[in-house]
Amino acid sequence: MGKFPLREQSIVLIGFMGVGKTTIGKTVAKKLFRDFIDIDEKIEKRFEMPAKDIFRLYGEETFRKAEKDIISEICQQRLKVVSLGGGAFLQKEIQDICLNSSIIFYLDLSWERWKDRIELLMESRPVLQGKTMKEMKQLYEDRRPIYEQHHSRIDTDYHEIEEVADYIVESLKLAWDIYEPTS
Ligand SMILES: Nc1ncnc2c1ncn2[C@@H]1O[C@H](COP(=O)(O)OP(=O)(O)O)[C@@H](O)[C@H]1O
Ligand SMILES: O=C(O)C1=C[C@@H](OP(=O)(O)O)[C@@H](O)[C@H](O)C1
Ligand SMILES: [Mg+2]
Repeated sequence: MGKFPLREQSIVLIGFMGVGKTTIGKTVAKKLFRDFIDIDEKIEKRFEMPAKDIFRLYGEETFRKAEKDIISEICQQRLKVVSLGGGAFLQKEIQDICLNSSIIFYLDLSWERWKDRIELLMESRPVLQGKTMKEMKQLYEDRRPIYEQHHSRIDTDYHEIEEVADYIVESLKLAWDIYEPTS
């Protein structure tokens, strides 16, 4: 896959479920006047049902296969802002595709702050359903290493959506000016 110039490379947001990838991605896209793509939304459209029904009716493996196919397709495009699902980076192939084509921001959130969001997530996140708090903490810990492959990590604790989005846009502009000055 040939790389686009830095200014044209898509922005990919990764991180544990509920950290704000979808919400912040949408805001970043608006600020950069780019198209926003949420991979979960694409998968749900393809199956015409929410993720939890895809998991229930077809199983996680089918969901993961669709996730890989869609990400492979999207990562060939430039000038997008893309939010992945929190489990996408479990697949090494997805990590490689994204790292080789796009600028990856890892949105991090401490376990203490993440706990405050559980209520918002329980209903729609199939991998959390039926889990005890201890099991969710284990999942949070187990998943942390998969996000280590990134270009920039952002600690989102105590930062509002707008603030995180502004930080991403500002750091991108700095990187563009350093590595690809226009004059
Ligand atoms: N920085 C933040 N501060 C407070 N609430 C947030 C923040 N980021 C996201 N949220 C809220 O957390 C929930 C999950 O956000 P979402 O964007 O769906 O996360 P993800 O896509 O990473 O799973 C939403 O209700 C969203 O409004
Ligand atoms: O972490 C995961 O395994 C998942 C995270 C979800 O996306 P968000 O990270 O946007 O919640 C969604 O892809 C699916 O429910 C599985
Ligand atoms: Mg999301």
